[in-house]
Amino acid sequence: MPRILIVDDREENRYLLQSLLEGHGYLVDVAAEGAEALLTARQTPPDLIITDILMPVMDGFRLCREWKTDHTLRHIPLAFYTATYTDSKDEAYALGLGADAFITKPADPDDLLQLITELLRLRQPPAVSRFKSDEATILKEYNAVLIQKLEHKIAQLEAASFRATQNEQRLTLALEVEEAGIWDWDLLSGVIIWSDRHAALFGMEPEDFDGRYESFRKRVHPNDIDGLEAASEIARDQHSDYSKDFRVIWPDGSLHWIAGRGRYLYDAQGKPTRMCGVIVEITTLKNNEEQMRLAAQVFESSHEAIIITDAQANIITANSAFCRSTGYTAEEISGVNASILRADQHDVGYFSDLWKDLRKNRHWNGELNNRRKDGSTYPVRLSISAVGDDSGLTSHYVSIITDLTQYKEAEERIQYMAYFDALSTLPNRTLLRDRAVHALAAARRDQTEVAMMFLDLDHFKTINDSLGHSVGDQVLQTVASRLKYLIREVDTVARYGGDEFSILLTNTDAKGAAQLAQKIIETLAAPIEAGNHSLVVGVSIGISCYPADADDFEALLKNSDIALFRAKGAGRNNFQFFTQEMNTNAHNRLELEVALRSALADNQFRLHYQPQFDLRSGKLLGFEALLRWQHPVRGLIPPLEFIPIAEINGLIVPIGTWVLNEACRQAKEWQTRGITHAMVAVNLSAVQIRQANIVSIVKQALQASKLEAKYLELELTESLLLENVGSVLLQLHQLKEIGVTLSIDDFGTGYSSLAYLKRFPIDTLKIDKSFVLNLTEDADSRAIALAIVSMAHSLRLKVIAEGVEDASQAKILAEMGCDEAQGYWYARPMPGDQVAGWLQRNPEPATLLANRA
Ligand SMILES: Nc1nc2c(ncn2[C@@H]2O[C@@H]3COP(=O)(O)O[C@H]4[C@@H](O)[C@H](n5cnc6c(=O)[nH]c(N)nc65)O[C@@H]4COP(=O)(O)O[C@H]3[C@H]2O)c(=O)[nH]1
Repeated sequence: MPRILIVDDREENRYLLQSLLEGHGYLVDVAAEGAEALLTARQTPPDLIITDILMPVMDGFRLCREWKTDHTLRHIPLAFYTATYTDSKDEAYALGLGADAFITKPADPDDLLQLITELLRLRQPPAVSRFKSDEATILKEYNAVLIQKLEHKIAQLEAASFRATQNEQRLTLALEVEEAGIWDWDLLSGVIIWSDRHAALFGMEPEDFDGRYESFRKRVHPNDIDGLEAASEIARDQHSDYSKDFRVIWPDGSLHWIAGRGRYLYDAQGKPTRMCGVIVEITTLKNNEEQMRLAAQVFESSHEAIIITDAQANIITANSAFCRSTGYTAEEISGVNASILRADQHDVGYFSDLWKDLRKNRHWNGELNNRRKDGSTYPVRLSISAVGDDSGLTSHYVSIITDLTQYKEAEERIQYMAYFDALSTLPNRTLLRDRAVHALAAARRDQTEVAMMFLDLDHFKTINDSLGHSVGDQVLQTVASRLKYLIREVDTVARYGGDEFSILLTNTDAKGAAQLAQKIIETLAAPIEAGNHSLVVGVSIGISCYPADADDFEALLKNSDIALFRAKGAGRNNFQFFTQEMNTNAHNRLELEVALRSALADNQFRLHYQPQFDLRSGKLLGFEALLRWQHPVRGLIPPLEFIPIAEINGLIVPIGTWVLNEACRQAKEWQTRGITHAMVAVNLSAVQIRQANIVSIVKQALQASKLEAKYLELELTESLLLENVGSVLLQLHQLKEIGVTLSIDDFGTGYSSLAYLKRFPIDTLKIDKSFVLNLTEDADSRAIALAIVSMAHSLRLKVIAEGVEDASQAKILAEMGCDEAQGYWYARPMPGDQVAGWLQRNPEPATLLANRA
């Protein structure tokens, strides 16, 4: 097989040609330059030599010359195969040196092979060397050609070097513009080199980086290192570039986002030997991305409807809240002009003002009506903001649309609640006041009259407490609708609170008011069906009139309230007109109430004591403590004038406690002065039993005075027993356990039945003085007194009569079997410090009794 010697200084050229020839069955030797080729050929002569021109040590021309002058080689064909700056002179020169062929790269492989076949046929040495004999000429030409070729080569290298420099400058510029940092990692030595910028992007001075991967790794955020290394591994295995964003922790602790790009470089065996890449800081970009993401999230998840339009108000995008409140889908509304939302309830001027404002202030805020997709309209608060582009021109508008439907409804509801009572749907006191003020102004102008009624349902509290609030509410609703039915359009019936109603009657005189009041009483008398109950409610009505009784609303209402108080006092289920006398009374009451508040602290209360006697023996049994108020201006005020007031405002509790303590103290003092065995009786108000812990108050009074409980008697009103049986019963038993005596005061005025009384731990019944008063003349009183005495005795209770004013009353009571008595006939109530003197003057009360009888 022919042997061919290939001479080329570039390995890849040798390799390519060698592969081609060997592939076609040739034996191939290679040499990197002429001298080596000569050596190889002299050892193993080839059948053909193919050589490049420019090579180090010995170039192709010199080789050709040597070859063609060597008698052992010159018969072997020599071909030049070159691409280097060939021109016609090269070829001529080569052929002049004796070369057999001059082939220009790149040659078509088939043509090349064909030529090689032909050259091999030339193997017979020619008889005469074609070599030019003129050595000097040859050398001159050789030099000229070589110099030309070198100049060519130098020019080419300079151009390449210039391009490389340009490329490097461009790259540097690009990196600087990008503010990129460069790194280069020699995987064999493990050393990493950073550019100064790279160190800066890691918040470090260049000299602070020791070139170790671990030092780099330490700076990467722990959550990002795995991702970065995984991306790098994939790039290494796939021979691809990688890019990864990661966070770097600066020495000051701050976090910086970095975008990293890297590439592996491999050796001939495909082993990665080097890595290099660039990094740029992208913190701002990431923050912007985050803000964009947040803004998008806010936009989408906002409860407020938001649309973004272009400068011409064409909708670009709308969020879900907008779609929900208008019924449009985001696709439907995109590109549509925002004017589609107008409800046409505002004139053109409104919108031109809006745009004028918006252009001037870049913002507009206001309320208007919008139209939904289905045509319905709804109130909104619209807030439009103009968004400017870089040149300052408005590029977009952002509108936030708050649906005010619920606010408006709530507002109306609040408005309604401010003027109407929710339960009865009647006007409330605020609206009543408004209307009354108007009605009075009109009456003043027209010289007409106005009447004001104040109504209170009788015993409504009992219905509420015993049958429950829902029944109570139904009763109030029925009463409200009956009242509404009775009045004229021009009048106002209002629920004033609880079971109180007011009626404002315009252009109505006292007669008209009385007629209506009577009608109200009759109408409300019809049973009211509530729950499973059929209830009859009475009503008390107070009436006052303009201009006769009052001039303004407040006075009119106050006077009707005073009249109502009188109506209630007059047995309920009736109506009363306001009178000046009522006003005076009410006034006095008010004054008393104010004075009462400071009376206790000012030590204005006194106790007077009325003796009580055994009717049979005439023996003194004890004293009833009776409260007096020593008013600094009005003098002594009797209890019936102020106790009801104290009961209403709750002052009876501290006052009653004072009475208990004072009475016990006084009784103990008498005992120490020798008035032994005398009891003291103290009146207890129902309010004291209801509101106060009466048991411990009594205990404390006894403890403080050291009075034995058996010397204390507590007088309770009969009506108390009818109240709240359970809790009263419990307290009475507890009082009994202490050892005090219990009596029922004013017996006969209430409705206690015998059976009822049996349930209470009572010791004594006190016959009310109203029966005693008429005992002599009135047979009925006598019968009642007798009944009480026998009933009490049958229950093993003692009986005491109060208000005994003369001997005949005492005699009748004694004959009836009444046990004890007290009254003016025996003694008037007296201050505690006078008791001793009174006893001295009357050493033998029994005698006294006998004497007077
Ligand atoms: N016409 C007439 N009256 C006589 C006669 N003997 C006594 N009285 C008066 O009759 C009242 C008897 O007291 P009461 O029925 O418990 O009626 C008492 C009692 O219910 C109440 N009260 C008096 N002191 C207190 C008290 O400390 N606490 C409470 N809660 N109520 C008291 O005030 C009511 C009136 O007390 P007073 O004005 O002191 O009136 C006393 C007494 O002065 C008489 O022969 N003829």
